[in-house]
Amino acid sequence: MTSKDSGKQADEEIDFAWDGDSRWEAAKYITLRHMARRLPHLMKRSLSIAWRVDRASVAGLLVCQVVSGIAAAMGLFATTSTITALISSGNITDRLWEAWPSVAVLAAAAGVRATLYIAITWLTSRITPLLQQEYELMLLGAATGSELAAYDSPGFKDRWDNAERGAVVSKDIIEEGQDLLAALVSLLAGAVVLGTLHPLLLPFLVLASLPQGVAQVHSARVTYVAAVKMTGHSRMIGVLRWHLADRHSADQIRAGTMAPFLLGKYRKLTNRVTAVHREAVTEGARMAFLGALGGGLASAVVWGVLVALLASGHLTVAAAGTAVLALRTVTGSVQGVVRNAAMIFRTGMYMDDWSRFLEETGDYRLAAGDVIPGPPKDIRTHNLVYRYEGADKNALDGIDFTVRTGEIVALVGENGSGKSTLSKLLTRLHLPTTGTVTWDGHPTTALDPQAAWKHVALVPQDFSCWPMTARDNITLGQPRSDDENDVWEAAAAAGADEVVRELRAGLSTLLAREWLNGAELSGGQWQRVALARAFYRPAALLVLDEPTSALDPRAEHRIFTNLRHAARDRAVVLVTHRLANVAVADRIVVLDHGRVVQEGTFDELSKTTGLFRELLELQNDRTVPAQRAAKEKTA
Ligand SMILES: Nc1ncnc2c1ncn2[C@@H]1O[C@H](COP(=O)(O)OP(=O)(O)OP(=O)(O)O)[C@@H](O)[C@H]1O
Repeated sequence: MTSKDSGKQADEEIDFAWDGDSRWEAAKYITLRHMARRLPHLMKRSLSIAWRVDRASVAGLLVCQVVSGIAAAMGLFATTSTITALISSGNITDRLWEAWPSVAVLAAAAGVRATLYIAITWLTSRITPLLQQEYELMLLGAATGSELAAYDSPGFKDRWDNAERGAVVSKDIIEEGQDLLAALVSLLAGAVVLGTLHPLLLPFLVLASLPQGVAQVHSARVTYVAAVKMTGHSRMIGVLRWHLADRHSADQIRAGTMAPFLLGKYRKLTNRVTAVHREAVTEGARMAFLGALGGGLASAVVWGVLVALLASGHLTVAAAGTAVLALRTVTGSVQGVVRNAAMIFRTGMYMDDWSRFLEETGDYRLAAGDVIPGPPKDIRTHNLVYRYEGADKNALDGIDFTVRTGEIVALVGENGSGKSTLSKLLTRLHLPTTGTVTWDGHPTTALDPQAAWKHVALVPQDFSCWPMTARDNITLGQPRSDDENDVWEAAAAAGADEVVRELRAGLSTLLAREWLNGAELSGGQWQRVALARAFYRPAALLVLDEPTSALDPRAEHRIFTNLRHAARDRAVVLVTHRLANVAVADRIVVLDHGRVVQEGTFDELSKTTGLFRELLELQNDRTVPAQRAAKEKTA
């Protein structure tokens, strides 16, 4: 008998691996070939961003790298000529005279390189914060340019997390690219010297470095896959950490003695991440060992070749001396090339996530229609169906609904009946699964979303409390005018004026106690500010979702008295459970399981048998529980 049969289901495990999403499965198979194809594109993108944010530094860096490469090559040539001069036969004074120009070049090259190194470090440090900032801004811009539906998809959040990690490391690619360039130039210089000594030495040397290169790439891939695999866990850890430390949950955690339970959960999750991380680093170490072993054996072969060439008379003693020196330099360069290429491979994998997120907006780019709507006067739905991604039933199921300028329409229904979902479709925050939502005859799918939202004012159930001044909290999203009258008018309509007047600096008061020693408001006061923000917007469609849930009776009365005034030039959709308030509405639409089951005025519906009257009676019926309690007490 399964646990389901027995009526008791096992708790869902917090397992965020992208089941059904091919992306992380694909991550396991990221190959050198795949990255070799993607890297030029990523490098080009990085360079063009760097060029855009600070072209003087980029130009400076390129010049420094080229000059530094030339100095490296000259230095290497000078080294070999110095040694050749010193170990050749003849009078020591003559040899010294012969060697000194090379020594001078050697010293000058070293000096130039040291100076350039300082310049390169300076320029790189100047440019990387700008790059980091640009990568993050581009990412945030892409996230805000996604459909709201993205946030209902776990895959989107995972892609976002990976892209965010990519944005953090992406700036490294410039530095790694420079190091690779420097190593390549130095390798080139050494290769010319080695090639003149004997053509066999260089290919052997490159072969000798390959095992370590393969090991480093493999290890980078293993670490990347581990990080991707744990994306969901890491996010859950972040969420728990936030709850554990944030003021918002602090009272509940204490009064509910939740800390041991939450800390236990935290430990369990971090243990799992640590275990996967340890597995990855162990695999990385195993590969590093094999790489070093292979590299060591291959180096022995190279040195063996050198000895063989010497013994067989293919190399003179002087040439062998130079070869030893060049071999050491070139070995360092080849290893530098391999190491930096592996690092670029690693960074490229993360950056690829960032870049893909920008290209595809996490697969949820805003569907941009080309109709620029005016303030809508008639908003209606026809046979509207909406199903959330991954849900097994429709949240809205064949809705026909209309609201016009000058009207207040109330949406009423039990929890989960589809009220908030409908309000998101009316405001074009969601697009229909089937059926239509139209604004003055234009389907919302055809509207330019940004232009459409200019006509929308929305107070959602979970409105945001922005850590900004009271003024910014009201005007946010609108161009600021110097005339404060509009702000005060909106504040007065929402009852926020009396809240703001009591603040130490009025509209200029910072509402962010937690972080910035600003002022703090109560829940109801924040709700008034959120309402003021909606009233401030010159929007033709005003949607209020439970707008007075935290307000005292006086403040609530004020809102509903003002609502009729606000509806003069707006279409107002009001979602509320407080049925006494919906008397203000011209029409009431009652939803049940995503369908419209009743529609009419307050008077009509309260006199008709149906869901509305049932809910209204339940809301008004406070005597029954009170009488029962009294009876139980006397019994
Ligand atoms: N993001 C989401 N992803 C999946 N399903 C969702 C999501 N949001 C809501 N739903 C489902 O859609 C249905 C309608 O939800 P909606 O929030 O519109 O109800 P509501 O009438 O506003 O409820 P309430 O009175 O509790 O605010 C519910 O069954 C809910 O579980």
